[in-house]
Amino acid sequence: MDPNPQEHGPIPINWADDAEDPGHIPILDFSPYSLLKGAVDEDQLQPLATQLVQAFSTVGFVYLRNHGIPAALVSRTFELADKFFALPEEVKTKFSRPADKSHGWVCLERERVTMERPGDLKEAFNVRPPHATEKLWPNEEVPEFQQASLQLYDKCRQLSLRIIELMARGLNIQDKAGLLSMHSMIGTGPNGSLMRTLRYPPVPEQVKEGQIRCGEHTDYGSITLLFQDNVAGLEVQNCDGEYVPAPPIPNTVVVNIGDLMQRWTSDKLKSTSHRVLLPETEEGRKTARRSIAFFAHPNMDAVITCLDGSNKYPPITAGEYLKQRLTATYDVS
Ligand SMILES: O=C(O)CCC(=O)C(=O)O
Ligand SMILES: [Fe+2]
Repeated sequence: MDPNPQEHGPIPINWADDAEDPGHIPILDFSPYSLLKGAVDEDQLQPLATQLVQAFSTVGFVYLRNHGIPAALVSRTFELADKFFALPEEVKTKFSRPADKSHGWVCLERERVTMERPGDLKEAFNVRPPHATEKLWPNEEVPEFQQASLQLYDKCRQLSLRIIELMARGLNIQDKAGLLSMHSMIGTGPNGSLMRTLRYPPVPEQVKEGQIRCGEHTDYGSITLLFQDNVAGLEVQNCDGEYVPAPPIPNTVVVNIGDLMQRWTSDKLKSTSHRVLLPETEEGRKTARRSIAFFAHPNMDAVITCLDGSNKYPPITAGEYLKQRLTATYDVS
């Protein structure tokens, strides 16, 4: 984390077009709009907005540094999630996600995000504050998990709103306030935004044919924020259709566009397919991988109408869209 974001000059764009980052995913310096920044210099926002839109309309992914979410909060949440995932299966089951809610534990292989593959080799703890009852938090087993998760959820909410606002600026959308107000209920009301701590355990001896850590998919909502630990595996489809690594870069957050935002922007911004493969080396297969994903969604009743007035897609409410997507691909069983 940069303790002194104000000291940055013009924002350099790093298209990282080299062997170290063959994904061509740009790394942007978010310090002009960092959550740590009190007074915002409007003049510095426009170049950042332009760079964001440039990245989102090509590869659909960026890394942001100097975003202002404290690294200590992210690592604390990872640690507490580790403690939760290390609990015996029968204890974790008490906190299983109920069928009618999004909050709670999701066991290994329970989900598949693509029909072409068996269940993903991952488990998750979903955080969706309006769906969380006290019974669905492991407060005796892992005290502080709730508090850290909710704090991180709220930081992710704040950062997502800043990113969405900059996107609207970069796209020259007239009604920026309208777009933001359609995300006003994140974490508090009828809004599908969800944070997930994800754990990909060491790879078992026997894996099913085609089984990987997370199958090829696009995200559903507006934007996704992703914190990776130091274990590689995420791959993103580039403009040529090839999957290329999006390796962990310390103190950055990965941000990508979701399907609803692509639809909203009449395909100007790209919701790019991505996946998490199994490690190739013997050593790698013994190592667990962790990530934290925050899926920012519009309010359920927000009507998603093409922002450019093109009517390329018929209007749909975010709630209806989410329902269609979840029933199509969510559960294995
Ligand atoms: O764990 C990761 O790196 C990616 C997870 C992901 O893409 C998702 O949960 O939608
Ligand atoms: Fe994803």
